[in-house]
Amino acid sequence: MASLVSRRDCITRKFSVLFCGHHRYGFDYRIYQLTPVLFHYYHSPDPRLYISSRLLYTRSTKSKRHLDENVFRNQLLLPLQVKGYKTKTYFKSIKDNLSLSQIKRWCFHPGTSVLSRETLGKVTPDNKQITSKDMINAMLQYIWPKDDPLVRVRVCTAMSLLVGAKLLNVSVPFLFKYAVDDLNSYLNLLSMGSAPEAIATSATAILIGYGIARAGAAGFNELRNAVFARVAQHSIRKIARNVFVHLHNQDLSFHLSRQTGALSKTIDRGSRGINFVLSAMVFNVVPTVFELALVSSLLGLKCGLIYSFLSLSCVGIYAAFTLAVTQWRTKFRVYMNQAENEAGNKAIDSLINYETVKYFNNEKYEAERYNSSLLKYESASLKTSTSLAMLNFGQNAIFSGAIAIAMVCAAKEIVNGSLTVGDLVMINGLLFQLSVPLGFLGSVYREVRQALIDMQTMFTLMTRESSIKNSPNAKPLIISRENASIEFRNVCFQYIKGKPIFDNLSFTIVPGRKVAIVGGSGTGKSTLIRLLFRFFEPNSGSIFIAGQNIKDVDLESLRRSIAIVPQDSVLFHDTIMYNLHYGNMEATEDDVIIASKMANLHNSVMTWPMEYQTQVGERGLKLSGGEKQRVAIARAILKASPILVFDEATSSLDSITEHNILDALRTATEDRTSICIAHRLSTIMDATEILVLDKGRLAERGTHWSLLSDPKSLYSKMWEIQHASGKDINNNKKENKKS
Ligand SMILES: N[C@@H](CCC(=O)N[C@@H](CS)C(=O)NCC(=O)O)C(=O)O
Repeated sequence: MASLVSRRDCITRKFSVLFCGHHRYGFDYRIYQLTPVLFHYYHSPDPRLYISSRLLYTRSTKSKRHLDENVFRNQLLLPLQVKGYKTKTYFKSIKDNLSLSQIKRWCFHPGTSVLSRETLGKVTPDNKQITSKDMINAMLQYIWPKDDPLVRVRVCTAMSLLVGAKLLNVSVPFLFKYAVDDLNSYLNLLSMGSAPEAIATSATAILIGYGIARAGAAGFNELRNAVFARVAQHSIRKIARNVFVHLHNQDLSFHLSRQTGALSKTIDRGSRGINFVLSAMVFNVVPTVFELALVSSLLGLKCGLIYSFLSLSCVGIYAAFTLAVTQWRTKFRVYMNQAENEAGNKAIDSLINYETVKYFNNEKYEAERYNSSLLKYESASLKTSTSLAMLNFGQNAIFSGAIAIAMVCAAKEIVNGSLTVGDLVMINGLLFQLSVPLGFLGSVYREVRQALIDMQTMFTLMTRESSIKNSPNAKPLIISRENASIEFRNVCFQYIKGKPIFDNLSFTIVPGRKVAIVGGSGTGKSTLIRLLFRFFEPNSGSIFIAGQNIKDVDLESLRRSIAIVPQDSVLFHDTIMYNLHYGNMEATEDDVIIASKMANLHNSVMTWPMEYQTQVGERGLKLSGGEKQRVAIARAILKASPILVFDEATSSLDSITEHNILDALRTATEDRTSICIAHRLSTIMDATEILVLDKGRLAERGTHWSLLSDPKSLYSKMWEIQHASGKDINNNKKENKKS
């Protein structure tokens, strides 16, 4: 699901947003002109949150009840499901041709947050959609794992404890009934003159039993929580781990089109959603349904069918009322959260811009702006509280009404002699107890719905198949330094249709040779490496390593056979030792230090406060570009793969360091097949062969001197330019990276 709208688009173009969905009177559309700010968030798997808050920046330009097809002509729709509402949201930009039926179909294609133009074309009813059933099945696999009997035993124990707790809970009003009946008959007998002491003793014993049953029910409940917590946490860990592994197995294009933060939010929210749904089911919904079944059957058996009917219909009306009111009032909570975010953002923005505010004497204006958000928050918060009060009162009134009716019926039957006072107390107790867990039905409903949406996003992500994966009969790459040849055979490749990067590119690198690849920006030097690592697949043609087509070999073994010093070395937020060790986790610390010395890094590290235990900061921020590059070189040395790739490995180094490192590289590349992508031609003069790329093809090849001997060659021109200006051919590094 690669996104078509680039980040640049996001900040330079205006988009329209189309809201559509079922409304009470049919299908409704609203079109808003959206400021590009929204699109900063657009890669988020759960953009609904942002829409709601960012819509504050939108301006409604049109509101139509009937869809005017022309409005959508040449538009790209990016469908989004609106959180907490029946409606779904669709973004569009000006590109595709859409028919009304297509739009309608996408409108009802839930679960996908962002669709590219390509995928939009493929959205058909056959597309795999994650339904609630799929999610429940997936969850069941985790809480009832076939290969883990211990987890299954825990689930059974938790269920038995649940049943035990509910039986004890229901026995409490029964015991109370017997105690009341005993005491009643004791008083009756006493009023007649003689009351046997045994009755009073029995009532006392029953009341002690009452206390024990209450405590027992609570104890069983807590025990069930403790037993089940392990199952829930175990499942959450396994799911989060699986999603993480799945994300790592996705192809590069997926990761390039996604915000990493949004992905981690997906895991976080999805696994928290699972926790919530599991807890709600095990601790609230299932026990309450079980209790309802128990209470209504017991009431029917003991007191008459009217009481089971009353309890069932009371809970039915209660549930319907709660769900309807909760659905209605959820929007106030959404507004409240939006206003809170908005107020928070404004406050932060204003305080960050403290100096600017003072320069322009805009304190009052800032206070007003902040106050306007606070006012919105105040109003939404009031609505939330008043609607909560209404919900609570309504729920209470329904149960109180049902209890009162039940007791009036019981009173009549007491008068008739068919029920006892104890029965009345029991009916009251049973119904009252039932109302306690139902007191959170609305919140549980709202949270479960949200959790299901979060889980859907996560499980949808789980169904995405990587376009790069092992072929069914993939074999490990058989490679040694002696046979580590590389061959590109008629390779054609393009990222965007009509913009070829390679057009029938063919070349062979003999084992043990150091080959340099040069060319202007956009000639695909870095793409070549991506193809070699199989991050992308050629559109046609093949790549062979050690005579084996990389498409047919195991990906892991392929990537293990190549060590790379990338253009941008990103480090982990850990110590320098950890970062160096990352090149080969099996290497010893001594090996790491040797590699660090070879990469000319050791002396710098020894001057740092904690030497090899010094933290490098987030993404290696505390290190200079040159130091990061040396870390990458040391890692590559440590990996000791038969093939070495240097993607402008010395680009961030000053000339003295570069000189030192070139020596190290020479040692590292000795007898190894190595590819050096270079923009400073002086660094690759010693290469056994230099390949010059131009217009997607291999334009020239030869040694430094043979290429220079032809003054008309591209290489000669590049050399001249560099040496005339003293600069690199690709002095615009940024441009180069884009290639
Ligand atoms: N009785 C109501 C409210 C239950 C309640 O108090 N929920 C807690 C959360 S567990 C709350 O803070 N609710 C605030 C709200 O719903 O606005 C229901 O069934 O939802």
